[in-house]
Amino acid sequence: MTEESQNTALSEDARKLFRGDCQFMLGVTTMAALPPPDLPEFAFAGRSNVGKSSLINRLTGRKALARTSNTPGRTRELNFFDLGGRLRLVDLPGYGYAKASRSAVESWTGLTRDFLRGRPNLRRVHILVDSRHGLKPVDEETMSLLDESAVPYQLVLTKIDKIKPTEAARRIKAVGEAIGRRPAAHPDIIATSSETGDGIAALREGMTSIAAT
Ligand SMILES: Nc1nc2c(ncn2[C@@H]2O[C@H](COP(=O)(O)OP(=O)(O)OP(=O)(O)O)[C@@H](O)[C@H]2O)c(=O)[nH]1
Repeated sequence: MTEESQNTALSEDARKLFRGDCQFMLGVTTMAALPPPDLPEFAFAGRSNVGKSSLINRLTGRKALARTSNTPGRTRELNFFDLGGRLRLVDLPGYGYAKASRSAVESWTGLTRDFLRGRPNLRRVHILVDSRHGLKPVDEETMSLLDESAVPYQLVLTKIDKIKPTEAARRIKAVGEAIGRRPAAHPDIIATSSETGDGIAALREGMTSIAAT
């Protein structure tokens, strides 16, 4: 499905929100510098190079809102983006470089962990997983951290255009089974492509309806 046809299916509210004003607010390196917890926030987490910046750019319809690069692990701050004064997207540092020996959660800064565990207005964390690679132990560690802290999260497969539909179906099933008994996981997995726009409408719709409650 093209993004154009997906947009047609978007609710009026989601269309207004994601087609409206969107701007980079600030990059944060300490808890003291966080913006006041006065708007619903939706965070984006995942291994370096998973396609996080590309997804945020596609979601907001901006080409270079979040930096995209081929250099793994460039982003080290928590970056906040304001959507129409109604919600915020939070781009978290990528975790678990391919070559890192330490675990994902350890390699994350204390700031990221403190943010995930203690942010009262954090409504959902999107855990991005590369469709070609599937869940890695580092993703499982992140899920455990969120399960323990009772922070709702949803699995988002990225780069779905890079694999065949049969492979995609197998991947979605496998990830679905892996999250089966995890208490804070949303049961639906969203398969996305920042190239084709697949799954972008579903993501926008999910955030819009949560933000409205
Ligand atoms: N084919 C395809 N390529 C993608 C997609 N999303 C991202 N990429 C490519 O994957 C690479 C990494 O994408 P980024 O968006 O920079 O990844 P990131 O997770 O922000 O990376 P870090 O900043 O290192 O954590 C880039 O070369 C993108 O062009 C996608 O949906 N489809």
